[in-house]
Amino acid sequence: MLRFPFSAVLGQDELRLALILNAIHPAVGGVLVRGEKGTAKSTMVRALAAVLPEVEVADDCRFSCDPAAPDPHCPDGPHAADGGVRPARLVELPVGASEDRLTGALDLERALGRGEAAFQPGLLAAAHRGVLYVDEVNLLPDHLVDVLLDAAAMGEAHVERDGVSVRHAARFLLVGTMNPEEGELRPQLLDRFGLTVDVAASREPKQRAEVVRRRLAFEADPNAFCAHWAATDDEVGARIAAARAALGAVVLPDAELERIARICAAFEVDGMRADLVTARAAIALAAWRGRTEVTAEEVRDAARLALPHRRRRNPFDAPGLDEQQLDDASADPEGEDPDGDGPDGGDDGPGGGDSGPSGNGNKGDSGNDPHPSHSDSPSDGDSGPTEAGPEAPSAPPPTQQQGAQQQGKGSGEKSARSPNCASRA
Ligand SMILES: Nc1ncnc2c1ncn2[C@@H]1O[C@H](COP(=O)(O)OP(=O)(O)OP(=O)(O)O)[C@@H](O)[C@H]1O
Repeated sequence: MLRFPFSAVLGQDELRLALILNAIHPAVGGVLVRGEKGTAKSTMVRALAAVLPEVEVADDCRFSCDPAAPDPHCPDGPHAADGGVRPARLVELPVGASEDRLTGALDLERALGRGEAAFQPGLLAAAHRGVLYVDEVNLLPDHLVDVLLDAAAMGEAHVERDGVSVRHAARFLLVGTMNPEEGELRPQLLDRFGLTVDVAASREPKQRAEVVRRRLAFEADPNAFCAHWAATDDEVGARIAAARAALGAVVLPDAELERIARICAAFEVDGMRADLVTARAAIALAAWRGRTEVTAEEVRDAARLALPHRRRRNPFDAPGLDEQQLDDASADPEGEDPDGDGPDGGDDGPGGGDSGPSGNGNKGDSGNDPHPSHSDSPSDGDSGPTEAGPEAPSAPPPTQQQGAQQQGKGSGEKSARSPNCASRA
């Protein structure tokens, strides 16, 4: 089945960026996408898995262990040190799924046939190192949402029942979509999604027409359409892989950490999750932009995604964050050194100064940036991805008519990688 390419979704830049940040740094904690119907929520999520870098997996491991770092608790282990490569998976959790389906359960066939207490992996295992997508997450029974969010937070699943005791790695990019008109998520569950994005269809006629043009072109000749966007999608995938590799070297200076704290305090968030998520998202964003150090720009952009569902709000408040309040909260405090050296100037005391790596481990080397900055150029409104993806291909995507014309040479043809043209993993 051919999939609409990730980069061909027009606009929706916040959603694209939120997905990419999680793909780079799964500890950001997933994305909750809220919005009206028919706004490419599921199109974008389904397309995402195809741009993710492929994963190396141990042979015969039903739990997708990485042969380089196998899960020590893997029920299928121990594994040989080598294995094969496969695309990252997209696993969809249907609203009507049972808990057994989600977590896995006793393998009845083997239990009855051979008297063995074997474990049949569930969707959490299938999603390990891929994407777990829950459409209409607000309609999922609360106990399933709890299990899901626990596994997402811990990066592993724990099943104790029917005489089976199993623990296995379950690190996945969790994406939930919902239409708030059909019911809200409990606030405590809302808080456990790392980022939220509100999506809406453009009211701009030219943009709407372009959405239709692209969709019709895709339907007329999926092969040609996917081939046209393949290089752009490949570029996104390569940039995600580079950002993942660079992540450990990104420094979060104290001045920026304190900016995060000021912003979260100003928006009166509950607890500390907002600060943590903003910090992780800002680090991932710096890596995405090819920076080795988080700047105020990343903090602001990360806060815009991490705070909307955590701020104190009145029922009639508009979605998103108040930009003026964000400006005020993220401004450098008067009389303070914006570099964050602070009045103590302490670079070496515990918790003081900005010389120590904050939050992300290693100290970066800003003089030796292996990933030069990528353009953050704003969208021209109709060319698709902006900073959350490379520019759209220079030639326009095939229209329905062009697609039909290309059918002869394009049918059956696969792009170099043409991720979305591949069958579903
Ligand atoms: N910005 C866009 N760019 C490209 N296609 C779009 C865009 N917005 C909507 N579409 C098209 O609209 C159709 C509906 O999109 P999709 O099914 O992803 O919506 P959704 O938000 O998941 O809706 P629902 O909430 O009803 O499931 C798809 O054919 C999709 O290609």
